Amino acid sequence: MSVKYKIGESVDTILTDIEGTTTSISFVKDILFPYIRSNLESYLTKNFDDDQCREDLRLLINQSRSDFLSFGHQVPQIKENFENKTELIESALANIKWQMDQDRKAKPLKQLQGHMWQLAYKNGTVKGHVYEDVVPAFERWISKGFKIYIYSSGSVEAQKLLFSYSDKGNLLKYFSGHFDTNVGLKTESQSYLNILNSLGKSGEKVLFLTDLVREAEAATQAGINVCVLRREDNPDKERKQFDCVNSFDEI
Ligand SMILES: CSCCC(=O)C(=O)COP(=O)(O)O
Ligand SMILES: [Mg+2]
Repeated sequence: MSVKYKIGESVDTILTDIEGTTTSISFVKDILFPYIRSNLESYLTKNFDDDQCREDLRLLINQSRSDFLSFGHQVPQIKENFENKTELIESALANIKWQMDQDRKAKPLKQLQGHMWQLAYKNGTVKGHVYEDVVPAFERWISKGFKIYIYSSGSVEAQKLLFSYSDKGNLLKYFSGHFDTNVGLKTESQSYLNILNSLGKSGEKVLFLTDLVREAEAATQAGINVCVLRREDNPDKERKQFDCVNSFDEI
């Protein structure tokens, strides 16, 4: 195994993205997201009266209102009348599909997706994809005393499901913690400052692994070390000034 990226001596913490980094983009695009589209209507219809589903719908309604103010009439509005189940669900379907078409990373969408995937993982319909080089790297980094954290746009609940029910077994034991868009979007440097604050660390202690240059730029602005993954199906070919590797084997 050739090690190409040498982790700086001050680093004691690895912060890793999921989609395009530990996990193939195609797993998310071709398995996880289609599962939501195929099962959305039946899920909302079946769980409409449950507290969790109601809460998810309320968050989506609020989001659709604020999206309307930002993006105007292109945003399908959700009809907020819980007495009219059919109309509410139909309008929610249109809104959720619109958000997914844009690959929105908004919290209400991510929360609903997390709740739906829970069923799919638990009944064995879906197993989280994790690249072959990931677990050996986790073992290597832990044996050197590093702590490993996840930062993904997928909700913390969805992250835990993916790694608990992964094709490499239950990997949750490797993580010291999880961050999602509750700390902010991954393309904003403030989100990384919020993570540093929550870890009680300065940026030079942390190495962020991601596939996306816009995330790498935001983390760099927060003073965090960055290494960009060049997995085979990653679309972000313009990697600019960043250190790059093809897999975790090189770190
Ligand atoms: C927790 S995996 C679900 C994937 C997902 O919803 C997503 O938005 C992936 O984004 P990432 O930040 O991991 O690239
Ligand atoms: Mg990613």
